[in-house]
Order: sequence, then structure tokens, then C-alpha cells
Amino acid sequence: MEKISVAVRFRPPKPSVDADADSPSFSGGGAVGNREWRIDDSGISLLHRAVPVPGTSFVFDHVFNESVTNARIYGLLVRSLIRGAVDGFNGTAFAYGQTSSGKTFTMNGSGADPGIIPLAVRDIFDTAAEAADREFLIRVSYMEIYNEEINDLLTLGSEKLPIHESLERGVYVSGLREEIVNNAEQVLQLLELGEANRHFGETNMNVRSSRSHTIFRMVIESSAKHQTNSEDAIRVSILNLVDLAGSERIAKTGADGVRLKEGKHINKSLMILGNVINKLSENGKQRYFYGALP
Ligand SMILES: Nc1ncnc2c1ncn2[C@@H]1O[C@H](COP(=O)(O)OP(=O)(O)OP(=O)(O)O)[C@@H](O)[C@H]1O
Repeated sequence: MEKISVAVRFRPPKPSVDADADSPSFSGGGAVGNREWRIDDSGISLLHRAVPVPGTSFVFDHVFNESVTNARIYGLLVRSLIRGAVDGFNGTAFAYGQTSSGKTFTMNGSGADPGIIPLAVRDIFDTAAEAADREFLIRVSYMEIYNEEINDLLTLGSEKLPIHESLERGVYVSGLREEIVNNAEQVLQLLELGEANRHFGETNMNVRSSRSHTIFRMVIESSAKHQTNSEDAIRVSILNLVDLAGSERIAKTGADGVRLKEGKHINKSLMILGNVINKLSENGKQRYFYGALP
């Protein structure tokens, strides 16, 4: 697998979006107006009256159409990351996109179609159980970045936590609860607790819109059961599963008051994240950052 994979998921259209003349449909979904997205396994392009619009073709590692399940996305994109994390390699999966595009649906899923996070949690414990020659210590934490402040989702009232950096720990959030876990059910219960503490709010685009970025983190430590001199007798890896809040056009969300303030923070932090990723992708060049996260 490549070091970084980028995939696009088309969500099924919502009735309100169908009626919106500004929103192109996609091939297979029936043409609305004159524009539609044509999608195949690895690319998308915009057509106007069946003619490609110049500069609107984009290539990705995967493109998923509206019928894809979370399990398939997990199998193609995330499973190898999880297996790597159990073997001692750091990994991150995050959902990025405009509000109501289906990020939380993809990361958390529904009862009928569990999302990336619950699938990953089960897979980690199953994979660790298969590694008969190693012992595991797994810790989880769950935080949100809300209006540029960090809150612990596992401890009610633990808010505005500071970020520190040290030689031993690197960059870390001071005071964040880290829970040692022994099985998937225990983690799923903690996630449920975190979900209840997370900031959601209603906008015109999404009745349950995430108003914060969330980071679910698992630290996976393992050691060889039998004495060994090999260098990887102890392995430590960090897995981050991130559900970003969605970019939003205020005119469409109809946000005002608290929602407006949240929307501005969301858009600003996503812009800075985009800048950071752009700079990181400029291999070998000197990197400047014009903002700070969060
Ligand atoms: N692939 C999908 N299949 C079925 N329903 C979906 C799909 N994607 C999203 N939805 C539904 O659309 C609504 C909005 O999705 P969701 O909340 O996941 O969007 P989001 O990108 O997380 O939005 P925000 O950035 O505002 O938090 C939800 O009711 C969700 O269940």
C-alpha cells in the first residue's frame, strides 16, 4: 500500500439536494439540470451536456459510488493501516469534506453498516489475538477540537486542555484521559460516552452537524512474550482516527450566533490543515507554516 491513499466517496443524494439546480448529479444517479459528475474506479470529471468541462477531472486512489458500504471502504483503505498499527507502525485515517457529505456516517456508521472506527476497533483486538508470540497493552483517548480549544470527550468538564511538547513524548495534550482497554466492547462503550459529550448542532445543511473535529486515538504497545534480543522486542504505535467537521458556506447553512462562530472556526482550521498538507507534500522543499493547529 502507498504511504498515503486518498479516496472520494459519493453519498446518495438527499431529496433537498436533488431539487438544488446548483448541485450536479453523477452518472448513474440520473441527470439533474445540464451537469453531472462522471465517476469511475479512480477518477471523477464534470460533464456539461455530456461534454467534459476543462480542468474538472481529478484522479484518486479510489472513488466509491453511492452504493458502497463502510465495510468495503474499510477493507480497501483502512484494514492494512490497522494491521500495520498492530505491527508497530503509526497510522492515521481521516474524513474530510463539506458539511453533510457523510464523514461521520463513514467514520461511525450506523447499526446496519458500522463505520471505520468500530470496524477498526474490532480488527485491532482480533489481529492482536492472532499474534500469539506477543503481549499487548492498548490505551485509548478521545478528544475534540471545538472553537480551537481541546476538550476531553471521555471526561465531562475536562476542557481547554493545553498542548505541550517534550523530548520523551513529542507533541501531546496535557491532562487527556488515557484508558487502558482489554477488549473491543470496552472501547465501544468509551466511544459511546465520547459521542454523548461531543458538540453537534443543527444547520440548514445537516440536522446533526459536527461542530468540532474529533480525534480518536489508540496507542498500541506490544512486547515479545519470550526473551529476545531483537530490536523490536517492544513496539509502540499510534493510530489516529479523525472525523473532521465539514467546511460550510454560511449562505447555505444559514448559520448565525453560536453556529456562525463555530462555522468560522471550522473553515479557518480546515484551511490551515490544507496549507499544512500542501507544505508537507512539497517534498524536499523548505516548509513554512502560515498558521497553527488548532
Ligand atoms: N453514504 C450514506 N448513506 C446513507 N446515508 C448517508 C450517507 N452519508 C451520509 N448519510 C446521511 O446524511 C446525513 C449527513 O451525514 P453526516 O452527518 O455523516 O455528514 P458530515 O459530513 O459528518 O456532516 P458535518 O460536517 O456537518 O458533521 C446523515 O443523516 C447521514 O446518516
